[in-house]
Amino acid sequence: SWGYAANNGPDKWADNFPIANGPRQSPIDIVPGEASYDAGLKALNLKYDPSTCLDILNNGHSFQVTFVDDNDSSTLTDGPISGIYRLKQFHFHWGASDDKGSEHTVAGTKYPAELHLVHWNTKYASFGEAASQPDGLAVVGVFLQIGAENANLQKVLDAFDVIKAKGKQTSFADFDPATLLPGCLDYWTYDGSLTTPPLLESVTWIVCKEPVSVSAEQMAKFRSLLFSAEGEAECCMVDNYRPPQPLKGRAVRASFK
Ligand SMILES: NS(=O)(=O)c1ccc(NC(=O)NCCO)cc1
Ligand SMILES: [Zn+2]
Repeated sequence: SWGYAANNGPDKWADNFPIANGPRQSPIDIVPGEASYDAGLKALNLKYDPSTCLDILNNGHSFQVTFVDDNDSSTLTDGPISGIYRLKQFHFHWGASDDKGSEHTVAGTKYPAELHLVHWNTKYASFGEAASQPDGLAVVGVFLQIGAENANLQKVLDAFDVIKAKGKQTSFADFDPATLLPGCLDYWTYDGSLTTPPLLESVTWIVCKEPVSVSAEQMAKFRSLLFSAEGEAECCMVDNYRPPQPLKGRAVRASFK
């Protein structure tokens, strides 16, 4: 199945997922000078309840922290969206070295990693139903840049030893994903897609302008995870990012001047 290697990576995804060449694919290169400030954009309203945090999983493409989403305890409202979107999971994308790893880029600049907080529109019955709708999902993207150790992120990295291989999962409780957000929630927004197969064009992207810090040692911890399952030849989980896709006439709006 799909992956990030030469034989099954982003350049091959269109073979099984023709939407890979669609009109609203993600990620994109964000060019700040070409984004238009929209005074009508509201501030992001993120309200997360740590008690909805459920588990942490190595799914063979990334690791994800999954949340209970059968109520409105952890939600995204306002910003560029209307209605209530529930937090489903967060995960990351990163590189084999600090000079690459993010999916979105800013005027060509790649960050070493990118956090995605995945939310679904409660006007639909479930994540799966929402994921097939043009206004079904909202993903908040946060860039990571090399700097001071991130103590909040470390809580997530401390769980890695038990989820090293593909398919491993363990309970993960009382984590507040808001602690991973930057102080300033200025953002760019545009209509896009999932950045992994099935590449569904159902995502309102909300990319924060301000990065958060991660230490070089913490990046090494990300790179200690495996794409491979136990008993398979070990393959380090690195470079699990899709490169920027054609903008195809889309507008990128900025919530800030
Ligand atoms: N990288 S991304 O565009 O944020 C993304 C988010 C969710 C998915 N898929 C997903 O969440 N499937 C349901 C299992 O959690 C795939 C890609
Ligand atoms: Zn992602």
